[in-house]
Amino acid sequence: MTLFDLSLNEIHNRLHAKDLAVTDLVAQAFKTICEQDDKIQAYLTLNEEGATESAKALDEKLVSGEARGLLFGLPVGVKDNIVTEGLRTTCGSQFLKNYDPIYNATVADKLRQADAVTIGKLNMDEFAMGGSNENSSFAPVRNPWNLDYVPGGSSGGSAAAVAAGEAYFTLGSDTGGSIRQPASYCGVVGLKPTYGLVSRFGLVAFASSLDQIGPLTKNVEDSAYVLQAIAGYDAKDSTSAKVDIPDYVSALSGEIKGLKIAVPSEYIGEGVDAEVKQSIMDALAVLEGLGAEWEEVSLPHTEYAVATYYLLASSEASSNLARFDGVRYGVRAENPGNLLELYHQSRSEGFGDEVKRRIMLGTYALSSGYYDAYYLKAQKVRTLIKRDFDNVFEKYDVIIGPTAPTTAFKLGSQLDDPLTMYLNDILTIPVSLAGVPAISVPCGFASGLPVGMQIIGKAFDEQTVLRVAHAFEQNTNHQQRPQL
Ligand SMILES: NC(=O)C[C@H](N)C(=O)O
Repeated sequence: MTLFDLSLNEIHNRLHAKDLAVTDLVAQAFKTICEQDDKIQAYLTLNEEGATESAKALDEKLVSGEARGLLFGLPVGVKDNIVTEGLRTTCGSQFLKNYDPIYNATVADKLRQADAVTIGKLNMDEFAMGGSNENSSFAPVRNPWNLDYVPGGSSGGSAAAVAAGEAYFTLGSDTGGSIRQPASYCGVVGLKPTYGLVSRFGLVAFASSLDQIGPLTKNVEDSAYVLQAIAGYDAKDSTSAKVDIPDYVSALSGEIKGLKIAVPSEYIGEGVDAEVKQSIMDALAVLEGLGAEWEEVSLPHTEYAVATYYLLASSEASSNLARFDGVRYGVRAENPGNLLELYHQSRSEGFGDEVKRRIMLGTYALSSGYYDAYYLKAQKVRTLIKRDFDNVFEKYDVIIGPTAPTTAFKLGSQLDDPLTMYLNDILTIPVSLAGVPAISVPCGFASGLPVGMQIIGKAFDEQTVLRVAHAFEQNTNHQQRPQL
């Protein structure tokens, strides 16, 4: 039992009663990191000095009785593609191994305004490209449930840190499943908000029409609190939505009577592990017991989602990553003969294999002669996939299925097979293409590894998604922590 096993309200009550100090919480985080992180490798950079200073300032605030932010005193780890002023931000890439940003991402500012304490930056697949964290150019993250297994990716460090008690909560980013899939593999809660709900100003862009920032937490209530703190319009992000932000925490009523759930046959059919499917069926029975109704439906274009995603996301990546040329950011090649050689050598040395693979795929899909056949076609298929969701949401409140077809796999087992790796995201990618919100909540174990249930909602209806996830969590006991 550590301080991080307490709920947010328990922590706040104890802080208020002066029974606990923010410095204790921060010390707890660094103690656990120091004891365990050489095994897990979730952190790339620690902010021990800065966090201790912030903790002291917050403790003074506690004494003076000043107003406290929503996430007061909570130690947070931030995925390393979210820029943090003066705190190294590498994107898991050698290219940015010496990049110290001169500004904060909007979410980093929002965390500070909410009085959370940033304790460090979290390991990830290079530029968020990967589903196992083995594409980090620093070190692979390991799954706290079994160190021989991957934690998922690309926010593997963010998920593993929460599971291992190395942060109270973390932020990740999700382009095609990067919050939900690692949350599922590590047995924590991961929320991908609706596209446009959370500002992406200061998130290093991978695929701009898909990227979203969201929380990874131990439970659904914390997820609602963090979303409350980070959601909202931001003039600095042109894709930021001007919508009213509801009260996510008070949406957690426990009441789901009459809720209409759709279960896509494609999400429980061929390719889905039998034990994973069984966990989802058991979870549906729990929801039914709470008064919800479920029916099988079809999302007929699911089979095209992975191909569509890899054309669109890679095309966007090839354009977004053009800025890494050895001149403006990061590492510069030594002794190039001329400017072209400088670009060529810096990019050859700076990027890892997966990033290069995507840049080549994207550049090819955008090149003249192939643009219509690949990029434009993929855009059209994306619309069809989105329409699948629109149709189902005319009749149903949420869509439920597994987050991933299997539990975590062994380190190294899929490294030589990018296509198999890509297919791990087959159930999260369609949701990203449709731009709608989804959460992964722990719903059981298969061969000793956590299984995640994905609850998908209508655009900007995070309240319902959180309400269903919370009702499920309150009536089950899957929220467990690994023994390390
Ligand atoms: N970035 C993501 O959301 C994960 C996905 N596996 C990808 O490699 O693109």
